[in-house]
Amino acid sequence: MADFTTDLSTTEFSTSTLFDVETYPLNQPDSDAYGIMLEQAITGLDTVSCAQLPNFIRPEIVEAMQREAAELADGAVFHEANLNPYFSNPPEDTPEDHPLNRFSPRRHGMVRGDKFARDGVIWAVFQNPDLCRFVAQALWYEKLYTYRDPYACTNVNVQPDGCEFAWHFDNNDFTVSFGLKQSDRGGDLEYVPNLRSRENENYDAVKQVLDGDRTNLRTLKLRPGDLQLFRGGYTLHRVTAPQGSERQSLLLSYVTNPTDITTSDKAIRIWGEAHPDHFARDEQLAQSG
Ligand SMILES: O=C(O)CCC(=O)C(=O)O
Ligand SMILES: [Fe+2]
Repeated sequence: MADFTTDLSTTEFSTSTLFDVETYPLNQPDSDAYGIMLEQAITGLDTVSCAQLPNFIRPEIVEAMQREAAELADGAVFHEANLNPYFSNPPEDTPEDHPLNRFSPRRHGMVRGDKFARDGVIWAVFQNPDLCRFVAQALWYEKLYTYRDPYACTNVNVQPDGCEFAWHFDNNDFTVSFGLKQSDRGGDLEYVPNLRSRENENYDAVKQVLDGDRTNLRTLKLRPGDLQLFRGGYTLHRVTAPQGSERQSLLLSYVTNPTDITTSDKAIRIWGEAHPDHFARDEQLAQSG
């Protein structure tokens, strides 16, 4: 059997240094305990689109991640926008109360991926191969790769006191996040599992939730060190406004295609500027098209 720790044990941040491997044996994929951990995550994702693994990161590592994020939070790119749940512009003649026409303010910051030190603890968590393999298995992917987009690869979401992250579906099929900072009140992830599918937007059900129906709504509070795997592409969700302090979460992006990277126009729309790698991607697409 391969020794999964050999390569990593020479680095400062091995799997067992970063994660609570006594509870979550990430580095022993052939063990029964790993199978049970994986089964629980799969069950959560397959039934309610979400799996929460509390205290996944070791406490001293959480502290180091919080320090790193705190130093970078001031430099986060702040977005202020009025968005519908789909981040789209509705066609003309869309009825006023249709979900496509329901706009809510969103204000939050994102720390760009290139800001994280490549020898730092947050980058080590993102690049950890045991975590990447586990995420892929839990979400039924044969293999996932860490996203190489220089800005969107990994981000800290900085959600100021009083700022709700309003109801939406993610552009990505799934999200992997860690809690970094949480407020006592508010800052809850509220979600309604499986509200739409590839075939059916299910606008009537979306409208009911936007109108305040909480029938199938679930709530989760992501605390520092918790791991959350979430199918946010099909699950309507929001993060309620943190009350009394800021909320921060770490978002990790994985992709099925290792060469995947965004184009310069999209990068500029999201981040206000583009990286040379984004322009290189434009050229590549122009040549292949
Ligand atoms: O901060 C989070 O936990 C997730 C926020 C969110 O829904 C998103 O980034 O799409
Ligand atoms: Fe989201």
